[in-house]
Amino acid sequence: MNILVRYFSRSGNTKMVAEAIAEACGVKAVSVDAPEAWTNDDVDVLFIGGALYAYGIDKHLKNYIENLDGTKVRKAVVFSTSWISKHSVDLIKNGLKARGIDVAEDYFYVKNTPSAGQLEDAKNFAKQFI
Ligand SMILES: Cc1cc2nc3c(=O)[nH]c(=O)nc-3n(C[C@H](O)[C@H](O)[C@H](O)COP(=O)(O)O)c2cc1C
Repeated sequence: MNILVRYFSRSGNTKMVAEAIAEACGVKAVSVDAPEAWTNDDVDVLFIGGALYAYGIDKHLKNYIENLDGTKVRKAVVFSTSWISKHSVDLIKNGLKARGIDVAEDYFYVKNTPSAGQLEDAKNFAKQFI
């Protein structure tokens, strides 16, 4: 099973969630602005996350989603952090759907910095998709 964990995080909160999910899946969490974020391989599950900044998602994440080959991603699962609004979840989901990708209804969300318990929750959340 080819599982990818991709994220963009300005101050580390979303990165913490990404790394917990990646650990549960036995893969590496890779920031979308790193060259190795791209692959030509078919992907069974793409975990993808980012935060909300001024009611939008970061341009690096937006660019990554807009350039995904939707025919190569079987399923995407979204995670996000923010102060209060879950709009980032919708923005990420809608961007993925616009690429023709099947997006899991369920998502993982944390307000700001995840606690140790929330990171455990993130791991358990991820395991249901692998
Ligand atoms: C410039 C800026 C704008 C933000 N705008 C919003 C916002 O509109 N709504 C919200 O709920 N949180 C907002 N946040 C909070 C971040 O989404 C939150 O701190 C998030 O966990 C940051 O994730 P990161 O550490 O992965 O970058 C904003 C934070 C910053 C720094």
